[in-house]
Amino acid sequence: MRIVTASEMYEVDRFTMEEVGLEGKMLMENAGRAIAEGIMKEISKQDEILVLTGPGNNGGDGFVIARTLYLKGYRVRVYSLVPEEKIKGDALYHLNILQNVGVPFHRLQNGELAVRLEGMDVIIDAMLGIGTKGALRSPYAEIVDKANKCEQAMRFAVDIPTGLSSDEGVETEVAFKAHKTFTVQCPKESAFIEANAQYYGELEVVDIGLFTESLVNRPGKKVWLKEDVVRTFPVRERFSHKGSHGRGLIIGGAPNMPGAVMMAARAALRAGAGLVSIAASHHLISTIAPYVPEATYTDLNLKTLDIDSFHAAAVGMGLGRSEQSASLFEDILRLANIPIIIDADGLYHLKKMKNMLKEHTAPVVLTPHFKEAADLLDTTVSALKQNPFSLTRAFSTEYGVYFLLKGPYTIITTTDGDQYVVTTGNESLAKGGSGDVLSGILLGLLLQSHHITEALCNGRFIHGKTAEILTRHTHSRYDLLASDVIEGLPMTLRTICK
Ligand SMILES: NC(=O)C1=CN([C@@H]2O[C@H](COP(=O)(O)OP(=O)(O)OC[C@H]3O[C@@H](n4cnc5c(N)ncnc54)[C@H](OP(=O)(O)O)[C@@H]3O)[C@@H](O)[C@H]2O)[C@H](O)CC1
Ligand SMILES: [K+]
Repeated sequence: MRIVTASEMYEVDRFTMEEVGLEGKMLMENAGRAIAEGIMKEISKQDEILVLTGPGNNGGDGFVIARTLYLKGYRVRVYSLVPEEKIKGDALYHLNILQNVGVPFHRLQNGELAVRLEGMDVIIDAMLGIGTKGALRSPYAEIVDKANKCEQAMRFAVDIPTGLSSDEGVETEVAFKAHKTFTVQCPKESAFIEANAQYYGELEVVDIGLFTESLVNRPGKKVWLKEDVVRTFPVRERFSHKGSHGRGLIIGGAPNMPGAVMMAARAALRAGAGLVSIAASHHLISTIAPYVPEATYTDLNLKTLDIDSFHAAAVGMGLGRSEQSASLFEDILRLANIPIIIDADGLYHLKKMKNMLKEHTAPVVLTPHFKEAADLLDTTVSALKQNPFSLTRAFSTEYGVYFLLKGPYTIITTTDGDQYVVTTGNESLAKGGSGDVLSGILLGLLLQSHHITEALCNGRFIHGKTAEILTRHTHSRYDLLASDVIEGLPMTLRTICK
């Protein structure tokens, strides 16, 4: 499912109308109908419903929603925040129909709305959509603020909550706080920015028949969905053997951090890796081995370890931050000609030697959380949270790496600048060890997949999905351990990737 900026959405709109020939009025009818259908599932006929409308096509969608609800017997009225003379084109066409049908229609008068808002059970925000520029002007800011204070009301937003930008990088002062947003055709970039989650509420995408083909040749942003996992998950052939599913190497395991490599190895095997080897400090091997008896072990000594005899490696989990581990990491990066995942302490060391990435020819996957990523990109966490798409894309294309920016909305960027968002999971994953398990799963899938992007998206998807399944059935969002996710992988794999 494509994610768009406002300008991309306008391009899709133009293409559908001018080149395909679907009229704007009809698209507005489709949008309003689809959103009204969605809203009707959440409300009752006793509810007092208010639709707030603005000057543009977002308001036009609101007119169609109001008419649809009215004709189905709902108690609905429309408040326009602008005089009728300001309403033009397709929105005016639908305003006329609204008035011909007899839906109660009011133009905002000073003070009136304050009274009206108070008794409302449902408030529908069709004030501003993707045409919003800058901070809200009066009276939008005041009305939005009042609507947000109506604690008893269910609040729905049309396309985007009024006050938000469609694109990343824009700070929000005041915006409509929706319980649920029905977005037209494609989710907008801003829906995946952490600070906006409180405004969007739940997000539902409604199909209105737009043609997204006009965007095909641009670097894309997409949401990676269950259907993508089902379509691309590696198939295990009947006559395959352990070597067919890849030999993976996990390098790490400083003496005080045995858990990280253990979990990563176990997760890689649970995700389907054929063979996993752990290269760790020899003091550690006897401690770890009983916990992952399926793995093989080797002393972490680059004179004897042949990295390229493996199909892929993960490095950094529990590697340590000493001078000695920095030089070890540098040697690994110089020597490895296989795909390599760099996490945790590996990312810490990489900061000082990131130019090596430009010379490195084999694929490199970086898996930082926001703090690690901000350090690597020489920016702040807050700047990265505002602009995660553009900043990570710039880094990926400049350094030629795959970048998996870990978070509730994980953004995976390819070396070509294509981006995928994976939204599975919940707050139970915010715990030590989660990253190690994810790295292990990613390694397991990298070993089995033809495409790195698919391995990363699928790996991150099943990691989050497993947490969702476990916290629905056997665990709470407090107690779930990173290692529970490893042991929960079978449930996900049995249901999603049969
Ligand atoms: N293909 C589609 O995506 C379809 C989308 N639909 C819906 O249409 C909107 C986009 O409609 P558009 O008319 O382009 O834009 P808006 O409805 O967002 O309104 C823009 C006007 O709002 C005023 N404005 C802009 N910024 C501010 C601000 N900060 N404060 C106050 N007012 C603002 C401005 O008007 P002025 O006259 O005041 O200058 C803008 O002109 C999309 O989101 C969908 O909901 C179609 O219905 C179907 C196809
Ligand atoms: K809106």
